[in-house]
Amino acid sequence: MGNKRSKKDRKKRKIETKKNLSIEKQLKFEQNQEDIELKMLLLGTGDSGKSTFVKQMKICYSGGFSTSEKNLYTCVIQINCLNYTKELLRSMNVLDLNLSKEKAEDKKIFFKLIQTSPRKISPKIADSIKSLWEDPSMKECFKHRNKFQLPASTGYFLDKIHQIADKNYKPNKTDILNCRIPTTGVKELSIEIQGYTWKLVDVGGQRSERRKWVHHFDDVDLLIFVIALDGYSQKLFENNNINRMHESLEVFDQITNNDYFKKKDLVILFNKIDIFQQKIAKVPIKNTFPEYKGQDNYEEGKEFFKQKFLNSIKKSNKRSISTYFTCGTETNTMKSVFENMRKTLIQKYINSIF
Ligand SMILES: Nc1nc2c(ncn2[C@@H]2O[C@H](COP(=O)(O)OP(=O)(O)OP(=O)(O)O)[C@@H](O)[C@H]2O)c(=O)[nH]1
Ligand SMILES: [Mg+2]
Repeated sequence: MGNKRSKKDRKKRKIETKKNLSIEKQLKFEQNQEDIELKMLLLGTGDSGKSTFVKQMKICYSGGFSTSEKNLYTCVIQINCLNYTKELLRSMNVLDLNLSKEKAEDKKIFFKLIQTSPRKISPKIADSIKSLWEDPSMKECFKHRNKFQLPASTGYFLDKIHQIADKNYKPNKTDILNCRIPTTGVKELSIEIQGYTWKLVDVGGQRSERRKWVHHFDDVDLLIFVIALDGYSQKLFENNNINRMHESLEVFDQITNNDYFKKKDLVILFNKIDIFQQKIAKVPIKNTFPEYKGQDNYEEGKEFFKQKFLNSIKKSNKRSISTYFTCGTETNTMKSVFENMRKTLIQKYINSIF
């Protein structure tokens, strides 16, 4: 009987101690919670989708875009549309595609008008762009955009050229997410969620920008490497002889096996799945990766690239690696990816202080 009671007491005492310990832990945690800043560094080659990820976080957690930011995007979208039209016309020459007689006249009008308005789309410029964009040869040229530096969003913007030219035009969320501004230097976004500050550090991914990366390597809590899956059939913007996916693999190898990062947690975003899905049936992976033995379908293709990247990581049991297949312009997807990363990092942080 006595033995039974002492067993019961011991059990009770054990529960009490556990309770006290967890209260202590909670207090310690709450004391530490002030000023917790966790740094996420986004790396990846140019045009992979790093800044788009940051834009999404701004939309989800930081009130979206200010009027002055929207005004900046309006200017950039207009300049981009002028450049896309010029690039399409230039590429048509390369492909030996000809405009109809009537459209050839619009081409002359377009080039004449942009002499006096090189950065802004007047209604007349919009008329000429619309007419050119309706030409079947120009559409045919757009189908071959992989051979040139024409982003997939070219069609999205040229389809709404009159809206963009309107003096009251304000870009909406989709316009901003699709608008391309190559990053130079570093851009940071700090967002506060439930007592934590998340510092997202976004750098430029083009070759000339990469030498600046090293300045941001300190105190990184999470490395996010972004890869554009559609890059397997594209050439670098900076050098038209180099395949984008080959470049991405090389940069990934250098970064993930670098002394700064070989023990850091890593998230890999295989981005632009929407474009990859459309492309895979038309452009065989074998063209640029002769070792590929799978079918040209989305599932096999994406796994091939995932393994290729994962295989280049030198093993380290200190690091956790997560992978996601993403469409950077889809807000809900990117929010849930971020939420997963956020929860994992918080858990790791809590474990590290107890
Ligand atoms: N269709 C599609 N477009 C995307 C996706 N992710 C990003 N983009 C577009 O790709 C272009 C490049 O994205 P950015 O976020 O500017 O690329 P980045 O990695 O920051 O490029 P740098 O600043 O040059 O290093 C933009 O026009 C985006 O709208 C995606 O998943 N699908
Ligand atoms: Mg960028």
